[in-house]
Order: sequence, then structure tokens, then C-alpha cells
Amino acid sequence: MTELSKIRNFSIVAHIDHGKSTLADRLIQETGTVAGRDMKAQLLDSMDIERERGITIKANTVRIDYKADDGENYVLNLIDTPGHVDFAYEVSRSMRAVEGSLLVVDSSQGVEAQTLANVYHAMEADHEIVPVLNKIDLPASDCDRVAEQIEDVIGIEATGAIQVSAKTGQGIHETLEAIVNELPAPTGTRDAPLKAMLVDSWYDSYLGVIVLVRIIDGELKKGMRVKFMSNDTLHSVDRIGVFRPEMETIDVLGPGEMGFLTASIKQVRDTRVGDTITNDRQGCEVALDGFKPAQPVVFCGLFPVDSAEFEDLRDAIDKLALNDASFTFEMETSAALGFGFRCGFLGLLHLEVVRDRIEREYNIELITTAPSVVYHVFMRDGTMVELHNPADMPDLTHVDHLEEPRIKATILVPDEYLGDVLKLCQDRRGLQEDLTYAGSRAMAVYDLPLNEVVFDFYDRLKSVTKGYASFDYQMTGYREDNLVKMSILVNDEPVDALSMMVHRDRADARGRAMVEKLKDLIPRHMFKIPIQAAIGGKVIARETLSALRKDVTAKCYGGDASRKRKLLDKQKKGKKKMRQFGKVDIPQEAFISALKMDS
Ligand SMILES: Nc1nc2c(ncn2[C@@H]2O[C@H](COP(=O)(O)OP(=O)(O)OP(=O)(O)O)[C@@H](O)[C@H]2O)c(=O)[nH]1
Repeated sequence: MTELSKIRNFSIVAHIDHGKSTLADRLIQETGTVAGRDMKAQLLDSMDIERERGITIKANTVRIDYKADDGENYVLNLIDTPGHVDFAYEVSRSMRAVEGSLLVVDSSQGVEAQTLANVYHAMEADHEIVPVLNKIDLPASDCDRVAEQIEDVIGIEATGAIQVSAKTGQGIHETLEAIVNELPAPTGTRDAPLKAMLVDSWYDSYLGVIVLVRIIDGELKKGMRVKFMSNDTLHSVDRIGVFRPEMETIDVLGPGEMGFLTASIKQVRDTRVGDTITNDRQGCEVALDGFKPAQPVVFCGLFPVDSAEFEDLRDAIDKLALNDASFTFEMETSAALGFGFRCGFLGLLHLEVVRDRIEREYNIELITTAPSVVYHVFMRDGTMVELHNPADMPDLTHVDHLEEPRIKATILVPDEYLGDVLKLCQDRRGLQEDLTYAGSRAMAVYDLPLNEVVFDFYDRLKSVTKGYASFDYQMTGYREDNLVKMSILVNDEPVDALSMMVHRDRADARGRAMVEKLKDLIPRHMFKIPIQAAIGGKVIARETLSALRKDVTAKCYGGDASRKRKLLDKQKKGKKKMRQFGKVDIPQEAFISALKMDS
């Protein structure tokens, strides 16, 4: 057990790619926590996908022993936090488990949108913040300019900021000294009942659920019976330990310390992040302020391309959910796509990560339907229903009005692209809230409907600014607007998987674009096929797919029966990849392509 005054708990906050993981690796390496030859790049990013995409998803932690220049031995607990907007919630909750942060800014780039978003989380958690200017080995590095920008935009003193190259190792020693000397030690009482914060949990196939904890007061020992205060469940602690970064079991964790416990817990869902863990008897009286659970904000349907793989998909989703309590799912059937699941995600990146993992780790090819946000539908009888799927829109005669989720988006962009960014935001029904300048960069703050952002906003933003813009958002609440459900009818039959919610003013343009696209995607049949977009009973756009006149067997001059059969068989095979709608076959790719909003 370590004395409180010798413990420092901290996180690193940074914009994506500014070098957070590289710096963490260096700190670990410099202190000899991992022998040089065991060092692989990006030690803390554990999942393959994280490594490939270079993004950190699951919060992780590592305990570092450091003998400081004052001759004392310190224990430094570094909590790793995800850097992407979708996981802002994980950032804010893990911040509450530590007392300080290193603010890492790439000195060749400067402050970006996620620098701001993440540093605000640190400030909200009352952190002491130590600024670190990274990548000073790069020729474009300009520490004075970036320090000034940090002072201007964030409002923290940065003239004396530590100058670091996580690549060459320069400034790493100074960083360790700053952690010891500038960050506060934790406080807590050893001879009090146990009070520990459940910081995170994940599923491990050997050990079951692993729970990351921060001890506030008291001691956590192996063999103890503990209570999770949110639901009064009791557990026997099998094992406790720390990450260095590999797991090492120890006997006791005291106040101020961070580590893990296992207690034969079967599912991540049985643990609530932010919960308070205490003794089963005579525990602490007041629980820590609970955190609100993360709410999925983007929903979409996942269907197997090959309907025979539905059970495999169910299996994959069950397994993924073991480790990801923020992802929700329920079974869905669609006339067009068969059996699948309607799934809820924290954001688009989260959706992509889950979809990639299903395709890659479980080898199931998927059809993803259009992502939709959650609308609030206010009925005439005064009740409100949440609408997760446009196909479930109630009968309009019972609906009073609709509300849609809005976000506050912060975009940082070099001056020369500002015009394009403002236009993009305007096009997406954005309302400007603020526009300021820091050096040659502009910061625009917009109030936008989430619905206009989930699809391809980020891609468009990247492309109009050649990748120079950075973007971050937070949900702000719901607002009423003139929203309607647009249905698509093929040969006079409504096709549910293609219906979507749109703003009334945009409906005509969307409808037109959609029917034109479908006309290209649906093959011609023996008869004429009208393709229509409609709101309620009113058709707002229409195309007609002309009839196919040629009979495929016509070339066979009646004579050769086997050849004729072969041709018909071939035609039948081709049909398998289609879904029949009334009398019309719609190829599967039509569902995805038609919904893509490339303007
Ligand atoms: N030249 C130079 N490159 C660096 C330095 N530090 C990090 N990099 C590079 O910058 C890139 C991003 O570094 P990461 O450590 O992955 O960035 P990150 O902030 O952890 O990114 P996420 O984990 O995706 O949030 C990598 O290619 C690093 O090799 C540095 O001091 N100098």
C-alpha cells in the first residue's frame, strides 16, 4: 500500500493524433515499467481495431513506479481516455476518478476542437492541468504561438509549458517531475468504511467481468464481501490487482489507489459505471454522485446479407454486448431485409466500430440501414413516444407535433475554409451561435439538428476543408420542428426500409433525389414500375421505370429445351440476391445506396 502523499492519479487529454498514446508509452518506458524489448507501440490501445485505426476506445489504466529527483518513490496512475466525440461520456466519467491532467497539444498544429472539449471535461472535474507541447522535433513546431493560443482560447497559463518530443524522448523526464510536483496527491481516510468508485468494467473471457476501481476511503482486500450500492448486490472479491500494464495481483488497495477487482460477475451489464462499492455490512452511508448512463443516440438496422446467417449475427451481437453496455439492440423484421436487429449507438463512430467488429471478427456480411436519431412524437392525447425507426411512425391523425434532438457543434478551421464551413452548416439547418478567431483559425459554434449530422456531416466537413477542420459536439436537447415521414413506394407498395424522417422544407429535394437513384438501381421488369416518394397520401416525386420488352428466352428460337432451362435457371439465381416487393425485385444494394446522402 502506498502513502497518499506519494500517489498521483492523472489522465492525458488531447485532440486525436496529437500524441497522447505515444507520450503514455514514453512515460511507461522511461520509468522501466515495461522492459524495452516488451515495448510495442501504443501499449494502451488494446483492441486490434483501435490499433489499426489509431483510436483509443476503451478507457484503460496503468500504474507506473517512479523514483523522483527528490529521492522519493511515487506511484503514478495513468488513466487512458478515448479521444473521439462519440466517447465523450467515457472521458468525463474517467476524469472524475483522477485529480489532474496533462494537456497535450501538438506544437506544430495548435488547439483543436477535441482539445477544447476534453480540457473542459478536465476543468469540470476540478483537475490541476499541466500543459505539454508535443512534437517539438518537427520543423513546423512553434511553441510560442501554440502556448499563446492555449492561453487565449483555453485560459490557462502556458508560457512555461513543458516542451516534449514523445518521439525522441526529449522532455519526458521533465514531464514526470511535473506530474509529481504540480499535480495534487489524492485525499482519503484509511480507517473508514470502504468507498470505491466503479470507473469502468469489461468482459474478459478467462476472468469474467473485470472492474476498474478508484479507492476513495478504506481498503479493498481479496476475499472481502462488497456491496454495489446502486442495486444492493453483494459480491465476493476473488482477486484484486493493478495494471503495469499487464495484470498483477496484489493483496490490498488503499485510499487514493486505482486497480481492478474480479468477483465472478458474469456480465458488464451487472456493473454500473459510477456506482459506489462498499463493505457488505457497516458500509459507507452516502454514495458518490452517480453518473448518468450513456444513452444511445443513433439507431440503425443491421441485417445479414445472407439471411441464413441470422443466428450467427445474434450470437455475435450477444457477445459484443457483453463488453459494451452502451450498445443496445432488439430484434427487427423488415419485409425488405428479413430478420435483423435494430441497434442503438453512442454515435456514428461507435456504429462503425461495432459493424466492423461483426464483419471482421465474426465474418458476417452486413446490410446497415440508414442511421436515424430518436424523435419525440407528441400525441394528441398528451403522451409522448420515442421514435427509433421511421417505419414505426404513428398515424398522423393522432400526432400533435414532433421534436428532434439538437447538438452544439464546435468547429475549428483555418480562415480560408471558413466560408465553406459556414455554408455547410447553413445547408444542414444550422443556427450560428458564435464565431471567434484565434490567430489564423476561426472557431464557429453552431446549433444543429443531430439528424443532419449523423449521416455524412463529418465526411463533408473533412472534404470541404481538405481535412483541416476539427469538430466536436454535445447533445443539447430537443426542439420542435416541421418534420415529416417520407415514404417510398415501389409499384404502389410502400417499402419500409426506405422510409425516413425529413424536414418538410427539404422533403421535395430529398424525395426527388431518392426516386432518381432508385430508378437507376432497380432492374427493369416485364411491366412498368412507378417509383414514388410520398408524405402521408401525397406524392411529392415520381419516376417511372419502363418495362423490359425482351424475353430472355427469345434468343433460343424455341428449339433447344435444355438451353432454355439453363437460361431460366441463371435468371433465377440472379434473383436470389433480390428481395421481392409485391411483384418487384429490389436488389439489396439499392437499400444502402439510395439512402446515402451524397449531395
Ligand atoms: N514527430 C513526432 N511525431 C509524434 C510525436 N508524438 C507522436 N507522434 C506521432 O503522431 C501520431 C499520433 O500519435 P498518437 O500517440 O497515436 O496520438 P493520440 O493522440 O494517442 O491519438 P489517439 O490515440 O488516436 O487519440 C503517430 O503517428 C505518432 O508517431 C512527436 O513527438 N514527434
